Amino acid sequence: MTFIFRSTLMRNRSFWLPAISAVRTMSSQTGPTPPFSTLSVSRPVNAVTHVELHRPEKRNAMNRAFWSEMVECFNQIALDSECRAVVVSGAGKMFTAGIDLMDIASDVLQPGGDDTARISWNIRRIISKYQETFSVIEKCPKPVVVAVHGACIGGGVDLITACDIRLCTQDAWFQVKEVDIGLAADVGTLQRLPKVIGSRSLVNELALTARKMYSDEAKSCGLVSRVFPDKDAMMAGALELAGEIAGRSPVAVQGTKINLIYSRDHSVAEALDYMATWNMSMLQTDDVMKSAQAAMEKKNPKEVPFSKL
Ligand SMILES: CCC/C=C/C=C/C(=O)SCCNC(=O)CCNC(=O)[C@H](O)C(C)(C)COP(=O)(O)OP(=O)(O)OC[C@H]1O[C@@H](n2cnc3c(N)ncnc32)[C@H](O)[C@@H]1OP(=O)(O)O
Repeated sequence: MTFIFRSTLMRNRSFWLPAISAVRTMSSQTGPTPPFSTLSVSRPVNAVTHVELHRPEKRNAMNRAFWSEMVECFNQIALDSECRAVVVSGAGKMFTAGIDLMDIASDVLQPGGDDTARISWNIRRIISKYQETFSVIEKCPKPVVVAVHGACIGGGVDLITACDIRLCTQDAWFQVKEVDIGLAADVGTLQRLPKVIGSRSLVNELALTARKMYSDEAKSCGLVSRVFPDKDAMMAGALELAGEIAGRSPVAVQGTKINLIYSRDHSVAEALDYMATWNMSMLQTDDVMKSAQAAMEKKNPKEVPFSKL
């Protein structure tokens, strides 16, 4: 793992810090974490990685660097055996203003190529690359909790729909803004939002009109599972939740994420078949015996020392 974590002091503190004390160490006043220029990456408590979108002066607008840094970051997290859960949030006034409207012209809208076929091929390649920025979150086997405050616009909705658990503050609002900039949203919202929100009609309304959806409606339609009064409370809640996940068997947790996503995209019969194949090896883990013994002894699962995965 090559991240230079800010919170080196935290490493030697006890595994299960109360979330509220850890949240103070999450603030990234000092800027992005090298080699990244748009992300601050830290380890606020053991086994939990915090990824913060960090261009607060530009409202965390997603510039060219961001689109590749997210891929690099989540590919590293996927391989990091010290990390068992992830929290994503935004620095400054809001979660994100979506795609950087200054950069879009120099990348997506200038694909290169000397005839229609080649230009089209290049546009397709660019769109696929942008899609990977959020698909990488879904492909990462570690569960990702996203914490949204203030605005979550355009690409922000693409991002959060690829996460496993969504939390927000009372002042949060969500906007599928793409039609307002002449685009059909093409990096995940149209594909994932209908699987997150039960009402197809509501998804269509949001995507076709670009109207803002506020936190109360986001909660009632199931886009977020919890609403917090302010950002501090939300970050404490996000850390606590991530800590709960990180304390359990990584074999069980990662297998659960992978199979939940598989079952979303397949029939019940196919997903049961996949599950049986998955668990024919994973059930052989020591974690099952360790967890079962802890349950018999009425111990908290977080007290069980699981090997790294
Ligand atoms: C293949 C590609 C697929 C991806 C598609 C994605 C599509 C989308 O994301 S569509 C959504 C695009 N975003 C927007 O339309 C939002 C535009 N911004 C705003 O409406 C406001 O800035 C906002 C409500 C977010 C914040 O308002 P506030 O008053 O708090 O701040 P401002 O003074 O407006 O902005 C502060 C500085 O940030 C810069 N900025 C804000 N948003 C963007 C952006 N999207 N792209 C680039 N820069 C942005 C703004 O210019 C200010 O900069 P400066 O003047 O240098 O201080």
